[in-house]
Amino acid sequence: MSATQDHGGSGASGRTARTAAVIPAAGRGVRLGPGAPKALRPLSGTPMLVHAVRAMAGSRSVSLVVVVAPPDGADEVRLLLDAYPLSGSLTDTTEVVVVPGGETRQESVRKGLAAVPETVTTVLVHDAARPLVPVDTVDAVVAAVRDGAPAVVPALPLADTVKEVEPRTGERAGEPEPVVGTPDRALLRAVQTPQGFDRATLVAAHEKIALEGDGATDDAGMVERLGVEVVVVPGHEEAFKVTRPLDLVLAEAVLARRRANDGF
Ligand SMILES: Nc1ccn([C@@H]2O[C@H](COP(=O)(O)OP(=O)(O)OP(=O)(O)O)[C@@H](O)[C@H]2O)c(=O)n1
Ligand SMILES: C[C@](O)(CO)[C@H](O)COP(=O)(O)O
Repeated sequence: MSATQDHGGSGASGRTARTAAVIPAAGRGVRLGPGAPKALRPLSGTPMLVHAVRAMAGSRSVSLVVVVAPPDGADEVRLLLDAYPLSGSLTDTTEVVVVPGGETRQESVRKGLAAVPETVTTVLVHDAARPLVPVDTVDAVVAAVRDGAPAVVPALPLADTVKEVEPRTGERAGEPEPVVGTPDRALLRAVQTPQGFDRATLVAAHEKIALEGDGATDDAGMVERLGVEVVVVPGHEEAFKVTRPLDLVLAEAVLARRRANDGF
């Protein structure tokens, strides 16, 4: 099922430019441990997905949010989103659409992208699992796309040294893995979301990768395979991905810090 929620205004028409955000939220969250699908789990009493939708709608540029729900969970997600205000603003006019997702993140994004009208020129793809991305990071990505970059990723330098290893498989699984290299850390970046794209570029990238039967762990990686340049803008430490149980502790701490700061 797909449905539209217009939060108190004239839909997408209230915003000047056509930017849409696709939020893949169809994952199970296996690495987080047993429980509800990750996007529906609460952070300070509010589902992670709602935080992520608010983060996108908080950008004045974003007029449409497409939420990609678990394949059989679109109705439940629609009801959930309807139960939470999008933001504190009565003038908010962001449109929120819910569509069912697929078996992989890539398939979920492709299905979300299919719900983005052709009038949209800039598309953000943002993990529901990165609920706390600040609006300034979202705006910086949108601005870089509008300035002419076909693909933009927010990213941070690495804090750890990275080793390339030879994985042990089969009968040798579990044995220590030999190190085969140490890439120059200064040349590496840890990539976050929202990733921003010229719409036609992102559509072409997903079509190519689906045709070739390949996989990619992020959307910018698909665009790279088209031979199109991807550029990096500064990411933010609060845009981390909630992946493992300790990340929930960090997310609650970030929200507590925001509440404390708001109190001043
Ligand atoms: N079939 C899938 C798989 C993932 N995602 C989404 O892609 C984002 C990033 O994925 P990840 O953090 O890996 O989430 P999960 O796949 O849920 O995590 P895990 O691998 O631990 O199960 C998440 O917002 C997740 O909901 C999706 O929409 N559809
Ligand atoms: C898109 C992403 O968040 C960029 O860092 C990441 O690649 C998603 O990976 P996951 O394994 O699906 O969480």
